[in-house]
Amino acid sequence: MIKVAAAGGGTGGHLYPLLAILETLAKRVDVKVLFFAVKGKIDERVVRKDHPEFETVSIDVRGLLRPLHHPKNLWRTLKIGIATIEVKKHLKRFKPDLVVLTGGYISGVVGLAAKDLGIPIFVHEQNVVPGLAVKVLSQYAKKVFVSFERTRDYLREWQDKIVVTGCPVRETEKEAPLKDFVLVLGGSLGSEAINELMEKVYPELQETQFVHSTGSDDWTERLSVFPNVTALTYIDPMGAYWKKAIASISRAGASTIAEMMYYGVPGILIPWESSAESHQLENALEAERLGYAIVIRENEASPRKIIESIDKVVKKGKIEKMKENPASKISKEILGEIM
Ligand SMILES: CC(=O)N[C@H]1[C@@H](OP(=O)(O)OP(=O)(O)OC[C@H]2O[C@@H](n3ccc(=O)[nH]c3=O)[C@H](O)[C@@H]2O)O[C@H](CO)[C@@H](O)[C@@H]1O
Repeated sequence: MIKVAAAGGGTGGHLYPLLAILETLAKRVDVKVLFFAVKGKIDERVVRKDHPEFETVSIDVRGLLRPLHHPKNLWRTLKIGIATIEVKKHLKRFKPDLVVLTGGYISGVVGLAAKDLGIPIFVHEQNVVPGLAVKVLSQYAKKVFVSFERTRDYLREWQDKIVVTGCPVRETEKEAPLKDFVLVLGGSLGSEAINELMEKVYPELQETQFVHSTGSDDWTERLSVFPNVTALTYIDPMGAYWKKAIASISRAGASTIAEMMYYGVPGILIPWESSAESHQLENALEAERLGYAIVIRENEASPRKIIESIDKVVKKGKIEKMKENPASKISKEILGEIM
C-alpha cells in the first residue's frame, strides 16, 4: 500500500487531471489518499462526492493577486503562512510516501510544506506556460510532468526532471444519451462570453445539434428555448459527452484541450485572454499547431465568424482517439520512482 497526499484545485482545470492520476494509481496499487482541497471551491465538492474514501481536508487559502505587490497580498500571505502550519500538521500525522501536485495556490502551500518534511514531490503542469506554483516547486520535485514539449522552454533549469506526458483525462464508462452534436462549454465555471455569442448562433444553425454546458440555471433556461440545443447547467461526467461529440466550441483551458485531444474531437477555441500570462492563448495556439483547433481571438469572436468556423471543424471530422491516457504514463513514472 502507498500513501499519497494530493493537492491541485481552485478550478476544475487543476482538479480533474489530479483525480485522473489518483484514479489511475488506484487501479495499479492499493492507495490511501490525503486530499488537500481549497475551502469553498470545486475540489471540496467534487472530491467529497466522487471519492468519499479519500481523507479530505479543507484549507482556507486564496491565491496571490497580480501584480504581486497588490496591497491585499499582505493578508493573503499571512493566511498562506497559517495554512502551511496546518498542512504540515496533517502531513506529519499521515506520513505520505509521496505528494502529487497539479498546480494552483494550494499546490504551492502543500508543496513547500512537503519539501520541508523531505517528502518526495511529483508535479504536473497542464498548460503550455507553467503557473507560479509549478515554477517554484519544480526545483524541489522528483519529476515534473508537462503536457506539451514547448513547456520545456519555460523550465530550462529543470530539464532532467521533465517528462512530457500530455495532460491526464478522467475516464468514464458512461455514455451521453445523444450523439453527433457540437459540444459547447466554458471552463469549469462556465463562460458568459461564450453563452452570449452562442445565443446568437443557435437560431442561424437549426440543422446542427448542440449540447451546451452553461454554468448557471438562468442561462440553461434561456438557451433551452432553441429546439436544436440541449442546455445543461453542469455536465458530469464530461467524458460521456466528449465520446459522442463531433466538434466543440470552448475556452482554451488546459483540461478542455486535453479532452479534445484524448477523445479526438476537433474544436473552436476562444481563449480567455486576461488569464495569467495569457496562458489560454498559448494553449490555444499550441492546439491549433497540433491540428486540433481553429483559434478565434476574443476581439474577433462574432457569431458570423463562429458559424463559418463550425462548418470547417465539422467538415474536418473526428481525429483518432489517443491510445494511452497521459494519466497512465504518469502513474507508471511515479511507481517506478518510489517502489
Ligand atoms: C478561469 C481559469 O482560471 N481557468 C484555468 C483553469 O481551468 P478551468 O477549470 O477554467 O478550465 P479547463 O478547461 O482547464 O477545465 C475545465 C474542466 O471542467 C470540466 N467541465 C466543464 C464544464 C462542465 O459542465 N463539466 C465539466 O466537467 C471540463 O471537462 C474540464 O475537465 O485551470 C486550467 C489548468 O491550469 C487553465 O488552463 C485555465 O485557464
